[in-house]
Amino acid sequence: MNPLVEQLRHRLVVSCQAYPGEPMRDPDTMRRVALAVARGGAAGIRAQGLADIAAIRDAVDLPLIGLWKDGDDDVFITPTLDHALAVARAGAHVVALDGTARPRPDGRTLGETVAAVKERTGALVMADCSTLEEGVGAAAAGADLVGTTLAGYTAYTSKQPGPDLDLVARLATAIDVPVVAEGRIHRPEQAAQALRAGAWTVVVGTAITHPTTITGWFASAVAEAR
Ligand SMILES: CC(=O)N[C@H](C=O)[C@@H](O)[C@H](O)[C@H](O)COP(=O)(O)O
Repeated sequence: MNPLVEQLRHRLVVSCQAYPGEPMRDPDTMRRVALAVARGGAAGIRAQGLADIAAIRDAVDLPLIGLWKDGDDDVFITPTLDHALAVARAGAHVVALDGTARPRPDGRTLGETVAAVKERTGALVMADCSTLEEGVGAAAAGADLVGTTLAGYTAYTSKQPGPDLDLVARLATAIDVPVVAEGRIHRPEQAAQALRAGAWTVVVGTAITHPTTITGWFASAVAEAR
């Protein structure tokens, strides 16, 4: 087992992302958010965009999963090999990329992409998947980590309110590659359930680092109680 992957075993990774046009969309802000979650016990950081990745890599001494969201097409998480190489060069220890079997904008297969990232950069690869079949395919393609990130975000999967713990469990049984539970983990007990379902690592984003959404949860509850 790679030592960096070992470091993440049964630990919490916090995704520090702000979306286009939002007030916190700024690399220095994300750097500070990453420093803050490190103090709280995060064992790793997931970050989006080359500038955020570079700023966080310099400031935070934790394993860093990087991605680059680009485009409005189906495949938007680190969609091409060039994106993946740039993410690695910006300082990510692990490159997170689309792990589905959908056509990629550069025409490369997932296997070709994973092999090229590993050969050319030495970074590890996390495949963001939405189904069991995709996870099995990503493991066969050489991914070092397989995530449930895209469950509920592809045209052929349905979005549950909470995390897809069933997919976590089925993946953990089916593949030898560590499974990352990611997506709609909104409460601490759901993170614990994900580990009990067989996850190697749990990634939480919105519920820790997206104040607009968290505020919306509270504002709705207050509005309903009025
Ligand atoms: C589908 C997609 O684009 N997911 C993204 C992947 O990096 C992020 O927008 C999510 O915040 C991240 O996966 C963590 O999930 P959650 O924020 O639900 O804890």
